[in-house]
Amino acid sequence: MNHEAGELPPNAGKAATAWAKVRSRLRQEVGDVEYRTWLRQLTLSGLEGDVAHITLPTRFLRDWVRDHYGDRLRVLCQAEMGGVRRVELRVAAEAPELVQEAVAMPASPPGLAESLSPAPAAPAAAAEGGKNDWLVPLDPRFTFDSFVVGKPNEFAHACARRVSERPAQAGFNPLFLYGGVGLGKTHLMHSIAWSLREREAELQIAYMSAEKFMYRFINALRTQNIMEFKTQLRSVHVLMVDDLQFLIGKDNTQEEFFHTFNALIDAGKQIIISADKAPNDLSGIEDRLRTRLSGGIVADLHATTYELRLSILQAKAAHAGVEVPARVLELLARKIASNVRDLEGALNRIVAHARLFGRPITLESVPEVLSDILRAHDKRLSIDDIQRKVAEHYNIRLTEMASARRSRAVARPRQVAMYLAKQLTSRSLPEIGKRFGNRDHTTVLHAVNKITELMQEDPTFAEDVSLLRKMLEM
Ligand SMILES: Nc1ncnc2c1ncn2[C@@H]1O[C@H](COP(=O)(O)OP(=O)(O)OP(=O)(O)O)[C@@H](O)[C@H]1O
Repeated sequence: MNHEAGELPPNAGKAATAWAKVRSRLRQEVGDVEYRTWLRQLTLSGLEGDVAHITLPTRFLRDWVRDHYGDRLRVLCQAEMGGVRRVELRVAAEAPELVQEAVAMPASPPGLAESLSPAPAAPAAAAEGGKNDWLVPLDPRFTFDSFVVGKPNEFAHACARRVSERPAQAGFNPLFLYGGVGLGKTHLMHSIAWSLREREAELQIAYMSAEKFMYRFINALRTQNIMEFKTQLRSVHVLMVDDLQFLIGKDNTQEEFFHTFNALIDAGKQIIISADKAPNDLSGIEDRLRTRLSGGIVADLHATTYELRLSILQAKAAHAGVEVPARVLELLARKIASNVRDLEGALNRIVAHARLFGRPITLESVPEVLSDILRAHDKRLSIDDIQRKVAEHYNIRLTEMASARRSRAVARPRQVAMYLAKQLTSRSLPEIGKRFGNRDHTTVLHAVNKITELMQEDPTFAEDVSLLRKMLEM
């Protein structure tokens, strides 16, 4: 026989019976919940030689079934449908030439397989896990598209991408993301969820904070609905629990979480966890749970660098459609180094302020608008900072600050730096002189007087120096 895959001949009763047996054995092996979730939409669509063609409604489901049930499916088809040696999984809408992903079968004696008919049509709806209306809704802003990748987060990002493309793969389950406050853990988790959902709308994804997990658990105990709680949770395909450190010291909740965790991993579901520390550093979490948490992949979100902060600001400003001068973004990236949430907050405030008062965003307006934020991030100004900023401003080398060269192009900026060092630090004249190539304190004094005088005479110069001072003070 030689049918087009997907077309079945009319006399297909025998094969239909064999296929029904395959399905029934699969159901027995994996259990009802898992079967309903992943396997009931399998349809035998045709036979070609020794190949059974099995159709699934989406590419996502096809990949999942291939990765998690491919071997079992092959063995069962071989056992129940003599003559079938390979199974090919295809997506319903794909053309036959797109059939890929053959699941290789060991040779078996040739025999039957003249004709097959489709199994009874599977219901269109996928999982019947129940409506998980108690789950936290996903934040539409947190997608892979809006996540800016840089050195500090590239590994975590790559792991998250990988899990979103091939969930529940060995080595990547669980995915444990950790890092300090506001560095993008939640953003990455939501991105995975959006991405999975985009490819498989029916997927049951549970995202919740560890606190919510505990709250639900305690509530279920109180109202004697613990079985429902367990069933509901274990029916999901992907479980994401944010801020796991919340379970520290909560022994009963940890116990329940441990069992849920094991049940889901054993059933081939993906688990994604976030916490503020690596599993091994989570003291107050039971050893056996900690071991399981480290059993997949552990990825760290490091503190941001200046470059990453600047890229994030540029992306956010562009997304908001506002014109923010580069110098303002640079200033924020330099000053607000703690975390991305604060950085975003500062940018939002500047933008809101400008819109509210219909004024353009300028370097001068920033200190006023952000005075409280900047004060909180303030650090003591050093002579190094001043030299670097002044050298950058006048476009000279930093080494010129300590060099013996006297040409105006370098001597004037050096004097400005000395002047600012005197104004903005508590260093004495000799101390300042020492940091400018071991110059005498009278040289520093001369510089201070000279700059003061020039500022009185030349308003443009005065403005320039004031601006530098403002930037340093921010
Ligand atoms: N790389 C990034 N690109 C774009 N936005 C980011 C990035 N990292 C963090 N953010 C943004 O910073 C804010 C804080 O991130 P998020 O809530 O994911 O942090 P978190 O690590 O989960 O913090 P917490 O420990 O407080 O739960 C969010 O608005 C998020 O969109």
